[in-house]
Amino acid sequence: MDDIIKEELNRPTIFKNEDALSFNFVPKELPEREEELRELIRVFRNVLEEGVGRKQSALISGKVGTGKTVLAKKFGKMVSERDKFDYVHVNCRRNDSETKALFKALREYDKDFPKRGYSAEEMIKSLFSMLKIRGKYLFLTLDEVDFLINKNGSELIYTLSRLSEDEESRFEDRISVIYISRSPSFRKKLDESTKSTLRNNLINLNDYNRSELISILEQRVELAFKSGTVSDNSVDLIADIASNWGNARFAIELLWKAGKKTDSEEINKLVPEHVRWAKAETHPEIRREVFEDLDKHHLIVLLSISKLLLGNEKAYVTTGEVKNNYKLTCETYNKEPRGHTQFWHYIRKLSKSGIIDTSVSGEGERGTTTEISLPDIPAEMVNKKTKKFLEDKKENQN
Ligand SMILES: Nc1ncnc2c1ncn2[C@@H]1O[C@H](COP(=O)(O)OP(=O)(O)OP(=O)(O)O)[C@@H](O)[C@H]1O
Repeated sequence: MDDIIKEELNRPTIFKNEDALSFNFVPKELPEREEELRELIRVFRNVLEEGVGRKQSALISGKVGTGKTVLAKKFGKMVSERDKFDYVHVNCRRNDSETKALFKALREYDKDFPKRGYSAEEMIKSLFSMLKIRGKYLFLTLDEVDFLINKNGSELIYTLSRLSEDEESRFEDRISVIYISRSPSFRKKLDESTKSTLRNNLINLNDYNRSELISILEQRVELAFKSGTVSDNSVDLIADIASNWGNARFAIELLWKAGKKTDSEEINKLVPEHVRWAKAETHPEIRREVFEDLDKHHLIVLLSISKLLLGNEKAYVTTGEVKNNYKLTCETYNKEPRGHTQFWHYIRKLSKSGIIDTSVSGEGERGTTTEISLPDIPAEMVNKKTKKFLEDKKENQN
């Protein structure tokens, strides 16, 4: 066994720090987003200067991979270096209710804060008193905030945006909020007065063009790879491909996969052929972390959907068909199929994560049916990707 470990560790690699290509890595500098970072600082100038003062909130919007998350996290790192300020980043896809989102923030201060038994209002009060005791002011980011709104409506946002309206508590106001949404119409979902508090604080991130993607890629090449192992024309090719979507996530994923392919061939230069291979393996709309959050049963349901769509010329499949196939696929993976209610939870979660689309068809002979389709990603790619994640989960369990 030791020999296998030694052999693997001795394999040549072109990476010097693969972590610099992971999706939650925050680089020291953000090429091409300095102006937006400054804009964000200007929005919160009062808070940063005085600690107390008129509370502000901001909304960062932009398409997939335009740097919304990394911009907020970079701002968070910078403000946390100042004594009085803390930063908490909550992903609302993972924490899709008011209480889950607040719990994530509270746990930063109190590791033992109980998971259940508190209302959202009580949780906000507790958060305030924890901040007050510590003399801290908090920047709270609600990332992918649409998930929260779709589930709970805008109640939490309403409450947070009203915090400073009560004169008495004005100087106790300790939470500033950054919302992140991909949807340009997010503001429309809010009530008039919340909308107006955000009016001047909108930061919209444009899609990246080719030369911006080259700057971002060059930085990652420098951070993640040994010197001279990535050819310039490979970087150009990745930027060409990813600029069709303006998506830096896709560009970085291509760079990472091309690097892995180079390593697997045991050669020491990443060249355009590796990029072409990576492109055939990757889809710009697939987000690795969304798949990582799915458990085995979600993956089996997704695999069933992709199988049915692959063997079928129709654009959609029905939930009945998926359920039958799910039961069969469970056998392949040695899993006991779950009951009807649980099956519906899986469908709902997949739909909420945006991987599948569901719509209710008109009255059929036996009433309405729910139809499922894959909006953005080819069935074949979902099929491959899902199988790979199921395999990985199996290996991790062994
Ligand atoms: N200006 C930049 N400089 C360096 N890295 C960047 C920049 N913009 C984006 N990235 C990197 O690209 C990837 C995607 O960025 P990020 O997650 O911030 O996008 P996003 O707009 O939040 O996407 P999504 O809507 O899919 O969540 C991350 O790895 C991020 O670090």
